[in-house]
Amino acid sequence: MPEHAHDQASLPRLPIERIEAIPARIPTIRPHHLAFATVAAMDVVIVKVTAGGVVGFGEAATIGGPRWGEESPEGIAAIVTQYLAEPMLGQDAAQLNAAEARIGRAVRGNAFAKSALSMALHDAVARARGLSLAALLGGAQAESLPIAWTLASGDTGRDIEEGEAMLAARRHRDFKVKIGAHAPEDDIAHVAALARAFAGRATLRVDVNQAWDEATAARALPALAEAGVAMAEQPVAGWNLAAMARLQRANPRLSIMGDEGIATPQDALRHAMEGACMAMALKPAKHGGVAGTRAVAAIARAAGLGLYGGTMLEGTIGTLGALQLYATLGDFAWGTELFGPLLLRDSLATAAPEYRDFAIHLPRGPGIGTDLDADKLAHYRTDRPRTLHTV
Ligand SMILES: O=C(O)C[C@H]1C=CC(=O)O1
Ligand SMILES: [Mn+2]
Repeated sequence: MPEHAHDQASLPRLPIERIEAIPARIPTIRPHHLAFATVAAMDVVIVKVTAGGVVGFGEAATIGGPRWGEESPEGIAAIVTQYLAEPMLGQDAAQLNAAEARIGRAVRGNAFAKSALSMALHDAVARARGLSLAALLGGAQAESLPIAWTLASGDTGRDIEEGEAMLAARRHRDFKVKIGAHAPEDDIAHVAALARAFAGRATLRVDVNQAWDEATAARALPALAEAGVAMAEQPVAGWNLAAMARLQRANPRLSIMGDEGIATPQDALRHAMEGACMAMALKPAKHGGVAGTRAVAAIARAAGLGLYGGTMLEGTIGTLGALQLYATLGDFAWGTELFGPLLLRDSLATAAPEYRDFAIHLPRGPGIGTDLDADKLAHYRTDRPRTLHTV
């Protein structure tokens, strides 16, 4: 037997003993206005995997329930406990490739649920081996990644104040503006006012979250480019690759980014082959976990497209899981937007991500780099009455 095979074989198995999924709701620091919904709280599902006596954590977040995507917190928790747990119990978590393949076969679709379980398995294995998740995946290529903020207060003046505060704190200098809920002229005026306010000090991008049809996008995108917007995320429906391709060809000064339309590696391949975008937003939740995210990133790179480290506005657990994975992937032409924990009023984790000098910094320590705060989870969980403490 070759020596490396012997070394691998000598590491203890990590049989999966327990899988839990706990839904929780955490209020945001302000209402977050998107084209399709305004959210004042984030609904997340925390997945806990016990393997070889070690517990790992993953998280799935939904924006307004099944509105951004098709999955709801209730559905995610049910898929994990009713359909994914049974085939995974007793399996060796350390065989991560086999585990992800088994998760993939057990249930069709349901990428958010699969991703939370994938992250929890990776976290458990990394902890058991005494490695960070990035180290388990072959090592980080960066110790920090640039971090954008989303301006979505619903008011131009408040967005400018918020952006000024972020610049003064040296937290963010890339702003993504959520548009698509109002008349395009009003959205363009809003973005132009922000562009004037931050000229030369911050970059501006927009996210339309599929709200426009092609005719609206064809009129609006040149005006946005004129105002100084460098990137426009999902201006039309995710299925409308032909429109994406025509819009991208007509607006070469703008990078059109695919988001909702790019979940599977096949989606990514089609976007690349049809010239439907110049940039792709990664989100482990869309891609069903670690393997899917790596596959989509590889296709983007092979096609020469810019990568963006996206978020579903997860709390600290999901955010650090994504950060550990993104850090292994190399260059992100558009940076990341892993700011979820900053939008939430409280955290289910014992550690907080480090945001400093316009970047999010990779934590030290095993696994994703934080533990779950059991008391906070008990307080915010939505699947049973809160425990009332008296002093
Ligand atoms: O990109 C999305 O569509 C979802 C999300 C990411 C940042 C944000 O504010 O919303
Ligand atoms: Mn988006």
